[in-house]
Amino acid sequence: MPKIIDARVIVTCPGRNFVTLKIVTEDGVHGIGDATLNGRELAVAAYLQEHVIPCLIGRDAHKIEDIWQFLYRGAYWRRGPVTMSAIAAVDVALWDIKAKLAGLPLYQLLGGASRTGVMVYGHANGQTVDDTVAQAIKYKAMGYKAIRLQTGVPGLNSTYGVSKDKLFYEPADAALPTENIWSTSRYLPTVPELFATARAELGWDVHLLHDSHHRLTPIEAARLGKDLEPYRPFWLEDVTPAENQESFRWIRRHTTTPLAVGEVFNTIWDCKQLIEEQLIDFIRTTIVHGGGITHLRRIASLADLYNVRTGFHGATDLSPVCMGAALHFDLWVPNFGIQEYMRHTPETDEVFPHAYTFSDGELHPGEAAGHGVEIDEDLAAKYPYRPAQLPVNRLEDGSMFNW
Ligand SMILES: O=C(O)[C@@H](O)[C@@H](O)[C@H](O)[C@H](O)CO
Ligand SMILES: [Mg+2]
Repeated sequence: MPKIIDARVIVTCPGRNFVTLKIVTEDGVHGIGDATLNGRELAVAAYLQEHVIPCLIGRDAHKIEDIWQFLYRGAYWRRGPVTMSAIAAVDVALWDIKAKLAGLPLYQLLGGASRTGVMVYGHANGQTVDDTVAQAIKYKAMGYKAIRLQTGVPGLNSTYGVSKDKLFYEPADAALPTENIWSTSRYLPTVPELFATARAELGWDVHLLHDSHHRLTPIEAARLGKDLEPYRPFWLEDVTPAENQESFRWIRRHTTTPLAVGEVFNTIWDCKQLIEEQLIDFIRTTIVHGGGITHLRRIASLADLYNVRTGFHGATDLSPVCMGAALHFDLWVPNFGIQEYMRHTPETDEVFPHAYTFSDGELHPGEAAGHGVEIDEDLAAKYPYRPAQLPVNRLEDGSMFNW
């Protein structure tokens, strides 16, 4: 049996912070898992270092399910992003080891390829509608079949998803939270104008997406969904905070615009009602924050019963290790929808060499044994952790709001 003899947490900051767990077996095979939780990285690193790694030493690395159940049930304080990101890192590292020992790319162990490639969406953003659409034209020229559109809001200094850097987007921009101002009434009219212009310039042979980033009430979301129907969005994401899953009934009653939710979820319990009542069309919970491959398979299987497809989160603050594992999952999962793909910076890609490749609007995980992503520990050590937190939002009257 491949006995676990060592495990260590690697924190590195090649432009942004990443937390990686490396597990080593006695026959020298290792596996790695992403444990990055943007703005709370050290909480997960400590959880792994202090409470998980001591429990792993001496265990059989092949016993992925048993270890998952041990870490989930054994925590007593179940669920939550820190616990589930730590469990995810162990889970992905063990799947990596199992696939390496079998000499197979991870997707083969999950059930083989269900498609030839993984359709991804890129991120066009700009200060104005015209700037954003000009970026979208560039993404279409790069071969993207799906493009997310995020534009500045007149009268607001900042908004979600709009950055000076057009290819890389990093919202955790300061050691303490930057305080931004938000106004839904200023924001709401901009999105239909953005989609009308985009459809006029880009045509209908490209999927268009938008992320409202938890900022609307259900009835505001219903109105935006209706306003966008003529432009046939692929999805409207995170329209309203989803702790109250039944609030999506109000949105569903008013609009046929497809809804995507779940990047802040971390177990099946966060989305069970949304899926079973078919209140959403895409589930975004991803490998690093959703308990790893073992738990995501359960979420995807439940979703498949209710016509809900996967649409994994894939922002820059999820490491290439998460992207690699997600792509193997995406290649296999029968109810695949789409994969978010915010490119990482060149220094990040150097720290995390990987087998996945982009062509013609799709990513492919590659045929390397395991999930195909490694970490260069010597290079990682050159980028020490740098405190960084996500912004907060206040309304124009000063009251706290959702970022
Ligand atoms: O859809 C998305 O990618 C966003 O919601 C993310 O950029 C999100 O804001 C970040 O991952 C938060 O760290
Ligand atoms: Mg989002």
